[in-house]
Amino acid sequence: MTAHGVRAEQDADDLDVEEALALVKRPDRRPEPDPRPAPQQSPQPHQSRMSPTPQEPSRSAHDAHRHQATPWPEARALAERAGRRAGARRELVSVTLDAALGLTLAAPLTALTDLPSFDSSAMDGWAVAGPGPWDVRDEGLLAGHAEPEPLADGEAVRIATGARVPADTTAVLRSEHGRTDDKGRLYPTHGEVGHGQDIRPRGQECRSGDQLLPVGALVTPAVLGLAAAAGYDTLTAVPRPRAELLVLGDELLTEGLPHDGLIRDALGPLLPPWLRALGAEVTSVRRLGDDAEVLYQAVAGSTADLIVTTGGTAAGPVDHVHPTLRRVGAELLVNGVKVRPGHPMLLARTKENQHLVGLPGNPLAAVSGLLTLAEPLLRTLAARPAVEPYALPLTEAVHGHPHDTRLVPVVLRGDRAAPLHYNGPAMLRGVAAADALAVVPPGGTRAGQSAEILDLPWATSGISVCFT
Ligand SMILES: Nc1nc2c(c(=O)[nH]1)N[C@H]1C(S)=C(S)[C@@H](COP(=O)(O)OP(=O)(O)OC[C@H]3O[C@@H](n4cnc5c(N)ncnc54)[C@H](O)[C@@H]3O)O[C@H]1N2
Ligand code: MOO
Repeated sequence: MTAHGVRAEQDADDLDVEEALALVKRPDRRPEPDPRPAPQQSPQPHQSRMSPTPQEPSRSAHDAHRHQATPWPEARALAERAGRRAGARRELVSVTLDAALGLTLAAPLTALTDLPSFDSSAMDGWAVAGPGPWDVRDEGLLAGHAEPEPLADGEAVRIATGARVPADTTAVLRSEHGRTDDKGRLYPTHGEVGHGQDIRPRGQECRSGDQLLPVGALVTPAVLGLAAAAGYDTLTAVPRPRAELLVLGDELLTEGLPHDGLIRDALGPLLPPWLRALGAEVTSVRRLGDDAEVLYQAVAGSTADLIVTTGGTAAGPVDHVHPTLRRVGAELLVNGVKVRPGHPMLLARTKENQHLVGLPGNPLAAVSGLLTLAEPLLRTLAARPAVEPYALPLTEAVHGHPHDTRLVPVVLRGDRAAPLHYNGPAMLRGVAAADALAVVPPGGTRAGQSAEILDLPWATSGISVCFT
């Protein structure tokens, strides 16, 4: 928890630009953004083993924090690198098909059989041998039955799609392309049938041993179908990183209306499904209040691959995340990011193969931290491929922060992105209506100018297919 009033004289650049901009309904009335290119910021040394001695928050601590803050693109790269490093040491798992959706293949998908595994009919009709007319057998052939008797030349048998064709079949005649007379003789009605027509030959799609998909392929519903068809019951995959969510703050209610200075916890409902959409298995969600000892016990005792905390990242009297990291001897990889909202976000290595992402308590700031630090970390831990970056022109100008990148909720309209209002750090109204976040560099983006777009996981495909 933090006291905003204290901030007034601290740093003019840090004044609530976000809060103010979020409420501006008509950005075109404001002065044009500075069109100068973003200043290139040289990388700072970010990694530091934290001192086990807690330090009192102070003005100079705040200044030092600003100084250490990592540029936004670099913060993402650091999180990606941390995930790749830890990911290389993770144990692979063998999972049943029904548990494999959304995982990444850790072994190539190699066909365990020919596909199709026998010559089969592609149509309902008759299997025929030689040129017509044909004598039709009494018994027909259905899918799923054992190998039928071979056909003699001039013989036909009724056959269903998917049934094995008898040996010596030369073609399948579709039911709409033939007719039988009253003596049971079959005649083609659309000319002679070509040799091999409407027979699916064994091995047409693949031979046993063919590689169907490489290591690293994402297990989609189609991959599950292919794996089953190719004879698999289990897949060797990279397991989902296990994430534990620790929600901090004594002021949080889990039901009912806000009252007496208490507010509803917005991040408890928001983060677990979003973490799942980013590839994590959420093993627990715990509300810990503002108790330093409880937080220490939770962090020190966690066996998750990723601990996500919300709130308590700043330097207020009950902001316990930094002191806790010092106490567990964590290595701070990112200590603040030059991004608005969300600049107090942090990434630490708490154990050899465990990381902690500290999300700021302001809800949109937490979303910013999720996409800046948790997304690249989880993606690389899960060995998922990065999405190709893309940019779209903005329908209107977006003011930039003087030094930091801004992440602004947008809706996608054709080939343009329209910035949404209500994008202040404490607001979710903008992002709840958004398809994506636009990356606005320091100095801002003019109307018509392109900005990098970060899609929200459900924007293109719907929440039901983000593997939640
Ligand atoms: N002296 C300074 N104070 C603050 C600074 C700063 O630079 N110097 N930065 C501000 C910014 S920006 C942010 S963001 C916050 C980050 O603070 P914390 O991570 O310590 O978060 P809290 O203080 O615990 O909470 C901030 C705000 O968010 C509300 N909150 C917290 N958790 C939830 C939740 N689960 N659901 C909904 N809302 C939540 C909380 O009540 C506060 O209003 O620090 C600023 N201060
Ligand atoms: O401006 Mo804070 O980082 O609320 O996000």
